[in-house]
Amino acid sequence: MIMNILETIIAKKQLEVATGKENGYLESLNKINRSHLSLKKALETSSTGIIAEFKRKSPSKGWIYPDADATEIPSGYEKAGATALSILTDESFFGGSLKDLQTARPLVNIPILRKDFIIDPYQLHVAKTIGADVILLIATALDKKSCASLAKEAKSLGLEVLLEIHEEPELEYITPDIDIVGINNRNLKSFVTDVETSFQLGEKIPDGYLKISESGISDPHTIKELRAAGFKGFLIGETFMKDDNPAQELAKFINVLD
Ligand SMILES: O=P(O)(O)OC[C@@H](O)[C@@H](O)c1c[nH]c2ccccc12
Repeated sequence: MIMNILETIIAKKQLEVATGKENGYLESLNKINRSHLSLKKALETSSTGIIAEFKRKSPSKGWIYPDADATEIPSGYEKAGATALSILTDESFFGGSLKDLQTARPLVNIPILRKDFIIDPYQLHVAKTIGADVILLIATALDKKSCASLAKEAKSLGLEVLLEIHEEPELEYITPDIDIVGINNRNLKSFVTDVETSFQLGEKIPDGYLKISESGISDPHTIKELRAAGFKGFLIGETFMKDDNPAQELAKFINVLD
């Protein structure tokens, strides 16, 4: 059987989770008690709504910024006006690490999304312990039942839940435990990216859910259109990370926005 990239990532993730459990990784982490920051509130009250992503590479683009520094870029993003951060913690396919999120945590005071492929409650406990405020659940990577139970468990740990959808049937994954619905403009199986996805699917999201648009946003003008269509958040990675100075790129982007 030929696997698509998403299936390959999930197969690897299952192994990683099993190894983590076996090695007692979670137990080895220092537990710090902190109150969580709310991405939902931040997006409701923020001026930019930009969730700036820290990402070294991706399956679709290859290496973007191999030696990106987690002590510099996330705090630079905050100073430049990011409403929140998305930090890739997947190593194999995105060149990230749990360490990157742990490093950034004490250096910023805005919500952090742990960007990874969550398939097991174990990962939620890890996310909380390393200092994430929000976790991502990807509808395409989960069945409805496990998505609902992961969302419930995340909420019980005090984490917020961002549900990512890409096509209409996935609207069924929206349950009251979902805090924010993200429309991924990128098809995770084919990598085709089209912002139209947000405009089309955005209309179908039930009232009362905060919605954000993810991937393939490179033009501040797109943000204006997305705002007009009711989007409150914009998840942007490559546009900033492909530059030597991602925070400066974000500052320039925001400048054009206002
Ligand atoms: O770099 P971009 O095109 O601005 O996209 C950011 C983000 O939306 C993308 O990294 C992403 C969206 N959903 C994901 C799921 C897993 C890993 C990564 C992603």
